[in-house]
Amino acid sequence: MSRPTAPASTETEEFPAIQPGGSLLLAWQVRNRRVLVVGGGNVAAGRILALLNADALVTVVTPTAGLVPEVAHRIACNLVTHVDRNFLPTDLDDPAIAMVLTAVDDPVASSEIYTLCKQRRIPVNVADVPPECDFYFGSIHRDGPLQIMVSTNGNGPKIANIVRRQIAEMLPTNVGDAIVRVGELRKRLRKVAPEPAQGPKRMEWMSRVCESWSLEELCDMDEADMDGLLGFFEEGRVLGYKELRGLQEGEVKAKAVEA
Ligand SMILES: C[C@@]1(CC(=O)O)c2cc3[nH]c(cc4nc(cc5[nH]c(cc(n2)[C@H]1CCC(=O)O)[C@@](C)(CC(=O)O)[C@@H]5CCC(=O)O)C(CC(=O)O)=C4CCC(=O)O)c(CCC(=O)O)c3CC(=O)O
Ligand SMILES: NC(=O)C1=CN([C@@H]2O[C@H](COP(=O)(O)OP(=O)(O)OC[C@H]3O[C@@H](n4cnc5c(N)ncnc54)[C@H](O)[C@@H]3O)[C@@H](O)[C@H]2O)C=CC1
Repeated sequence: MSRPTAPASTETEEFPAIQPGGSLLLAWQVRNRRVLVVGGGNVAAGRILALLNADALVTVVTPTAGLVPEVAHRIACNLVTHVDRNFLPTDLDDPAIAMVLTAVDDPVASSEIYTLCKQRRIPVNVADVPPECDFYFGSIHRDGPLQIMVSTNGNGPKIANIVRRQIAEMLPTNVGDAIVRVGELRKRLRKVAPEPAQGPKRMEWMSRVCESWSLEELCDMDEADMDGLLGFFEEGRVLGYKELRGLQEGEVKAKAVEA
């Protein structure tokens, strides 16, 4: 690998400035993967909700006596597997475990679990000990496929909660629905233009659809609209909502005249 020749501190206006000291925000795919949660209090309840929203397979290790009603409810609904006792090192023996989240009120147990996870190279979050976290949770707003996470990188979790709620209030109410429709259009576009070589054209066309249709129009986009729009992909055209609907009305009228 070649090394940069300019000093790292060199700033130019040409490229984005580097702001060290952040964390890498990702959308981790845990669908159908086994995640171990240790603890059954309110923090564990929040972790379990986040995991179930991400379609993970969840095992909770904690004595029944320590369950808050929300966690007891998840167990009663068979949404999570419950191991009714305190954590044991053998709980980590299952090679399918993709991640461990601890939320216990026992710092000694927390640190022990952290060390065992590190030995096994399992990514771990220890709710009460930030230095023993491979990753932090954030404050999350969810609207269908839209997910917004606010992180203060360990500095002020309550502020993350406040900022998240402010952002949620500013969002259009239909943005989640609009994204569902866009997802459907992208799927159909892939069928119309499946070749890798068409990638740049697909991306440029899709970006133009998103920019030229309003959220309301996107929410309203039905299957006939999608097929209509895709009919112009080949020639690289993006019809606006009104243009497309006008065309469809014209076709209906033309057919009526023919008949
Ligand atoms: C580092 C991190 C590790 C991690 O948990 O992944 C962590 C650590 C700690 N939190 C503590 C306390 C509180 N945490 C909350 C709330 C949330 N905490 C969350 C995340 C994170 N908390 C990670 C950093 C995220 C970031 O910086 O952005 C949120 C965003 C997500 C979630 O947990 O799901 C969720 C809001 C979710 C929502 O509302 O949407 C509240 C407020 C409340 O409960 O209402 C309080 C009390 C008020 C306060 O202290 O601010 C303490 C004890 C401190 C002590 O003993 O004094 C520690 C340990 C420490 O800091 O040493
Ligand atoms: N990261 C965050 O967002 C926050 C973290 N915290 C911290 O997270 C931790 C958990 O908080 P809460 O859920 O409110 O605590 P809690 O006291 O309500 O629940 C603790 C749970 O851990 C279980 N437990 C204790 N030792 C165990 C062991 N060895 N094995 C299995 N289960 C065990 C108990 O049975 C109980 O279910 C606390 O240390 C708290 O300081 C608190 C607030 C927010």
